[in-house]
Amino acid sequence: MSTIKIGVLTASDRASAGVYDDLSGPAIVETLKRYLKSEWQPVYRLISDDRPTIERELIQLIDGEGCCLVVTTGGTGPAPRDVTPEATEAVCDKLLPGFGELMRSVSLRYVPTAILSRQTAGTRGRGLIINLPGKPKSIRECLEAVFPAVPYCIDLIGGPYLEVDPAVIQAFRPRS
Ligand SMILES: Nc1ncnc2c1ncn2[C@@H]1O[C@H](COP(=O)(O)OP(=O)(O)OP(=O)(O)O)[C@@H](O)[C@H]1O
Ligand SMILES: Nc1nc2c(c(=O)[nH]1)N[C@H]1C(S)=C(S)[C@@H](COP(=O)(O)O)O[C@H]1N2
Repeated sequence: MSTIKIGVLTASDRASAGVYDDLSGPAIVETLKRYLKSEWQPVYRLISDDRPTIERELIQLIDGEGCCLVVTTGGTGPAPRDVTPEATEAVCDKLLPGFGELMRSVSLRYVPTAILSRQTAGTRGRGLIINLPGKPKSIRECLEAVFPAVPYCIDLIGGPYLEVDPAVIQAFRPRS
């Protein structure tokens, strides 16, 4: 069986220029390592907040690398250079607005500025794309909320069976 691949894409002008280290991409990898019992391999990309580049990388991660899941971080806010949701929507066949709704709602427990994130999710073929905000601490806050629905979503789109560690996070599969 082929290895399960998960894309981790950081969109940040400053992190990609080396002004600061990207802490959010590695935080996604670490969080997923804790959640998943299935063998998997991260495919990491660090790019600037440039819409054509984000779209190209999302397409490459799913169509080229065969990632069943791509988690992005950064570029979800209202600033002029924040375009990750637009790039996500442009490459997806179907949008899943419930992901953004839930993450914003849960994030409000942590910061009143949670409503500034336009983060969304959607599917492209057999891949699921989920946007997270740029702040390193938001990674865990957001993934914890939506991850229980992720394995079943990937089942439904014909991706690999993701097994989670039930001591860390519960996956909900209504039909199993
Ligand atoms: N990938 C990241 N790694 C580490 N820290 C980050 C990252 N993204 C954001 N931050 C931190 O959160 C703060 C606010 O995030 P902001 O949304 O302005 O970042 P950004 O959009 O990635 O930055 P840029 O404007 O350079 O693209 C940043 O000043 C930085 O301290
Ligand atoms: N869980 C969580 N969500 C959060 C935050 C956070 O710290 N934790 N920061 C908010 C802030 S301050 C902004 S501006 C938006 C967008 O961030 P981004 O442009 O880095 O994606 O996410 C929001 N969502």
